[in-house]
Amino acid sequence: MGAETTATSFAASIEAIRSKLPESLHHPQVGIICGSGLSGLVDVIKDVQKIHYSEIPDFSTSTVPGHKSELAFGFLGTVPVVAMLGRFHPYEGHGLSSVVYPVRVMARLGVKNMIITNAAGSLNPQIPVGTIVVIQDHLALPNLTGMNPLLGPQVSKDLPRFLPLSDAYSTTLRRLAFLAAHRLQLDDSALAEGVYAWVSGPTYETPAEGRFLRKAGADVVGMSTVPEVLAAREEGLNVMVLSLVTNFVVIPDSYPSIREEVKAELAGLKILRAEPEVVSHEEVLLIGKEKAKVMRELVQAVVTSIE
Ligand SMILES: O=P(O)(O)O[C@@H]1C[C@H](O)[C@@H](CO)O1
Ligand code: HPA
Repeated sequence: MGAETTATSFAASIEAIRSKLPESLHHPQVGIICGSGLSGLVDVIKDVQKIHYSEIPDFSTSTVPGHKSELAFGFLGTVPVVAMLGRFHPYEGHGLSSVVYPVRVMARLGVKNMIITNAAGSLNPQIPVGTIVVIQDHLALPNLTGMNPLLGPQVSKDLPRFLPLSDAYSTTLRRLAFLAAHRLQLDDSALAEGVYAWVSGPTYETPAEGRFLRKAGADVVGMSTVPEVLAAREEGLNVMVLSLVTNFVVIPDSYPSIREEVKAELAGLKILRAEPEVVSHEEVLLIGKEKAKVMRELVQAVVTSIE
């Protein structure tokens, strides 16, 4: 899918999808995007029908471990839903219009509310690993510097050219998340609020980059989600984002001075230095697996409480 997404491509994708589904699933109301390791949500979808992305014209396929290339249609309670069991990231080589194409298709299938999940690193010492962060705002350096999925010709003249983002994250849906956590009797610390920083990846942050993002006001950082939020808002959908904190971004107060270390060694002193922590995608997936149940229950509880 190139930059020139057209009405014809949407029609072909929608026809291919609907031709594989019973009529009861033709008009999902809620769209869900599952982040790294979070596709276990599919286990609670009733009457589930899966469609591989390769069966849908103009869909890409995901290449990242922890992401499947399937759409799952079915019901959460009585609400018809569609879930992406894996997403596309620009770092995989997907163009931004491909990354957001499924969001636009979901909107054209009838989706009104979009719940987007991701795995993210914490920049905030008050937000430990395992916390689910209800995102209240974002900081997207790529958007500010020319990597914005809404750049270029509009997919429809009916959509706004200049999209405001001051209300990007639905207060109604965010309230539902906290009410759902209360109903599920989750510990008060299980759910936090914060700002998501979008970076392109695939490299994790250097300590200086982590410090910069923290000072700029971000609480968590990740490599996805914001392009999807922008497209969903442009399409007029209500959006909620849940970030699962899978790791801490290492932001030391100071760096060990190798210069001083060498001097001390030359003076005959023995130096003990802890190796810096490093994050890995395996760790990200592990925490995703550990927290899959609570994420699943929360999403399900929010969806079934949307009026
Ligand atoms: O798709 P999400 O944002 O959940 O995946 C995160 C960001 C990178 O794709 C990957 C890094 O471990 O996990
Ligand atoms: N940085 C960026 N993306 C991530 C991280 C991180 O620390 N953890 C999971 N996704």
